[in-house]
Amino acid sequence: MARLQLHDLQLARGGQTVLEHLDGRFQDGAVTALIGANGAGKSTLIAAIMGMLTPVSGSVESQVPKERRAWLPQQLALDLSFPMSVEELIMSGTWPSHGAFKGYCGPHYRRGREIMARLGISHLAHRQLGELSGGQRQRALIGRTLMQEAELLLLDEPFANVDAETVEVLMDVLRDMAAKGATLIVVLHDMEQLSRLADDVLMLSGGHGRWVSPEALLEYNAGQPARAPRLPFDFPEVSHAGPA
Ligand SMILES: Nc1ncnc2c1ncn2[C@@H]1O[C@H](COP(=O)(O)OP(=O)(O)OP(=O)(O)O)[C@@H](O)[C@H]1O
Repeated sequence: MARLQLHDLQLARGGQTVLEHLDGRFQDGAVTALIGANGAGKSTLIAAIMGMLTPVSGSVESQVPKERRAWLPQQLALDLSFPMSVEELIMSGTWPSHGAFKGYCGPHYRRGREIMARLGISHLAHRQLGELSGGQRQRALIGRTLMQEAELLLLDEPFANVDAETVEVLMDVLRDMAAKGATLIVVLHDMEQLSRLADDVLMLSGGHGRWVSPEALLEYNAGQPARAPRLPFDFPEVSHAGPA
């Protein structure tokens, strides 16, 4: 059984219904791309999955404990001006399960160093977050979720405003997290990135959701600019990601 499922979910913002009759299961150990036009409801669905927005009706059923859920908002939504170094940010990934005031032990520091090495940011360990480039920040933020040992990771346009080399590093890390069993949901607009990352696609449009195959979507968009995909809502729905 999938650890994350949606049951006839209805979500509203400011008293207006944004999404309704949303069903489906997110496969464990897979990356689901969440796609849709501006205002389609992607952030609204993420907020509901993270437990920050109460459904009008229906439910989000999650077997993932709160301390293993992580959410990475769009970079522009983040205020990283507070005084904290890259290493401190990464170590704070232990807080949800270990507590914020218990300090860290040797294995924590070792793991933190391994994660920074994996992400190519060891040399930035003592740099303040406010002094990082977009790509460096994103590496550090993903590093925090690795430290947290996130089993459910939601990312809102993780490759926006990051350099090409960082995209490669992050793709690799995210695919590896999925291979180890984590459930990943990634808001994406770029079909080239989707083709490399996504196992499933949940497309939001007109207040509804539809599970479609990445292959069908990519085939339909062959020859289109990667960042301006056409998202027809009459694609045949795939069954494996449909309601359990
Ligand atoms: N706090 C709010 N109060 C009222 N309406 C809201 C609020 N937040 C979002 N909305 C509305 O809900 C709808 C869905 O917004 P949401 O942010 O989920 O879309 P999105 O798909 O994430 O868009 P984008 O791609 O632009 O980030 C939009 O019509 C938006 O204007």
